Amino acid sequence: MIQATALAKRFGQVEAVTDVTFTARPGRVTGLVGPNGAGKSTTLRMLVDLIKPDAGTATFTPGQQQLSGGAELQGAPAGKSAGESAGESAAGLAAGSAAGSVLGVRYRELPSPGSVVGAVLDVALAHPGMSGRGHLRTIAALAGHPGARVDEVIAAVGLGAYADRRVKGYSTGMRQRLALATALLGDPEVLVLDEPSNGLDPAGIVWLRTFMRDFAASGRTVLVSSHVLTDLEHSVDDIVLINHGRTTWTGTLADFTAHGSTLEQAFLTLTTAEPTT
Ligand SMILES: Nc1ncnc2c1ncn2[C@@H]1O[C@H](COP(=O)(O)OP(=O)(O)OP(=O)(O)O)[C@@H](O)[C@H]1O
Repeated sequence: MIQATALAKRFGQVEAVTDVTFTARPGRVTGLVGPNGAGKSTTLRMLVDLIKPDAGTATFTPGQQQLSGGAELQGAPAGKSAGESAGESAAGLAAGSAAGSVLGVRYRELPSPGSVVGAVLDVALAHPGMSGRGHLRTIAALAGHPGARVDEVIAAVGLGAYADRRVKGYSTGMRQRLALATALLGDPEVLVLDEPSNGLDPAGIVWLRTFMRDFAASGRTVLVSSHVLTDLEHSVDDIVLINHGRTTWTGTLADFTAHGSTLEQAFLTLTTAEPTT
């Protein structure tokens, strides 16, 4: 689970994010939508500590196996799924367990962040002279992931035909797939994707949609931003709407589209309406 609470970030005179609060749940694909400059990318970067928030917190609730030292969760609510009953920070573990609650962990406090959260926030930054496979092998070795993961992620993102080509010859869509493969190396429970359909052809977009749905269907969490609303219409369960740096609407896709005859119409209606959250 991802929990963002009252996140805020200012760049000089620009208030990029003023108050963003939402939850992205396991087993669901959550779409982060909003007009250009609304604060989506800044929010996603704050989740994974690429940008330090001025205020607020962002936490992840990892699965039990991801906790340091295999610590047993005591007092987690009964009858919850693995994702729902997941972990706490080392410090929060004892306190949270005593209280019978489940606490999230900030990205930097995760024992093995890459095994909990995979993030694609830009197309792959890889050495142009290296092959996709070479890039993945290097990252896997640096991060301590098993070498066998490289072939698995190449297959998972459909990069097989290009894996041994130099990255400098990759199209944008191939780079997107390489970035996703890199994020998957740690076999994460959570995927954070910023505009992942950029550069993908129609077949690639359908493939990405299926990939996200399958990832969520396995009980994991997907948070995806996009301004291409028609892409999200067939891939997300929940919507988080950000406007002028604030969350102005959160809920299910069905409830969101009830605000208009189409997703686009609902978006236009809600981005000009007064905030409801
Ligand atoms: N490093 C930065 N320095 C200064 N201003 C920034 C920086 N990063 C973002 N901003 C500003 O913060 C605001 C939010 O930007 P952000 O990229 O988060 O929006 P976005 O919703 O992702 O937009 P888009 O849909 O156009 O990608 C914008 O006004 C942007 O110009």
